[in-house]
Amino acid sequence: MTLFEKEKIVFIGAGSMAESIIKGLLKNEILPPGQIWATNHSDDIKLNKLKTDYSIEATRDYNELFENATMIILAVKPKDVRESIDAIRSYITNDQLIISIIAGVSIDFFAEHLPDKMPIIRTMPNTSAAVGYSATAIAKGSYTTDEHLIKAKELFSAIGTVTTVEEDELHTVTGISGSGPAYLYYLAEAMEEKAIEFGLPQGTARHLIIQTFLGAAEMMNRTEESPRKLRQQVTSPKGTTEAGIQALEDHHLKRAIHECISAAVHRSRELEELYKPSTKNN
Ligand SMILES: NC(=O)C1=CN([C@@H]2O[C@H](COP(=O)(O)OP(=O)(O)OC[C@H]3O[C@@H](n4cnc5c(N)ncnc54)[C@H](OP(=O)(O)O)[C@@H]3O)[C@@H](O)[C@H]2O)C=CC1
Ligand SMILES: O=C(O)[C@@H]1CCC=N1
Repeated sequence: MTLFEKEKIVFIGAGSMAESIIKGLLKNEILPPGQIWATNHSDDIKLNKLKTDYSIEATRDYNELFENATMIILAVKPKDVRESIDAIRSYITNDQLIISIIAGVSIDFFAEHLPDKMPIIRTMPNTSAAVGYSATAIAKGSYTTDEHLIKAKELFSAIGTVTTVEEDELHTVTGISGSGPAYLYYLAEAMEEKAIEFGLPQGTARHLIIQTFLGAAEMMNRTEESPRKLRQQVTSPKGTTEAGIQALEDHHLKRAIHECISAAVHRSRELEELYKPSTKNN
């Protein structure tokens, strides 16, 4: 018997993250498509496409959706969290497990709006879930048992790595690995633009950049060396890398990156403030 044999998983929100997770669960045969259900707000085309593409169940009939549901994955945008929680509240019981992937919104917020003693787990995956490379962090709430945690870890292992953190650390996690893919795409975008300006065909530039990112990530993965040390190994005295890094220093790139991460972490904390328990007027 597998860990998920008796589970019925319901996704509230059927957007890009829900789809990435569903894809991972099916690819790794964590559970069969018939045990995965999804709903969204109004996009019929998207809901039907999910149903057709993955053979999962999809409906906006909440009686059907929540019948015998055991795990509920909250995957709406923060701005839609109140409306979605209001809509599902009467279908939720505390023998189910709630897993949120929503940035910023605290376990206390969900606890206030859901039945007493509700087991709640908060997570922060990233879009690399779509290819099985998410760096997911998870934090548990007051009524989460070891069994809940094991199930959540198994579930998110289907889409990449899983790291357990304290809930407050999820703000930093969001600024690093939740938003992180976008920073790297931004870097890739800038590198590709310049390569093309210097005359490389777009396909060649793209391949070289991808392989460079993969190689650098694999080096960090396989060696114990710090990123600084690895950088120094590339940098020959009076060579090309030194010239390039000097330009980055002249333009204060490290400061910009620090500010980028601070801004993302700060925004996550702002979201927590916006969706604080017992604040009804925001
Ligand atoms: N994208 C990312 O990189 C990451 C996102 N996250 C978090 O994941 C969450 C989802 O993000 P993402 O998948 O990108 O968002 P999307 O906009 O792609 O999807 C949001 C989904 O929520 C649905 N929805 C909105 N309101 C309701 C409602 N009241 N009831 C049911 N469903 C509703 C939407 O339906 P409809 O289309 O019909 O409006 C849509 O299917 C966010 O909270 C985000 O913070 C976490 C990690 C990474
Ligand atoms: O930008 C966002 O708010 C979400 C959370 C982390 C990545 N995307």
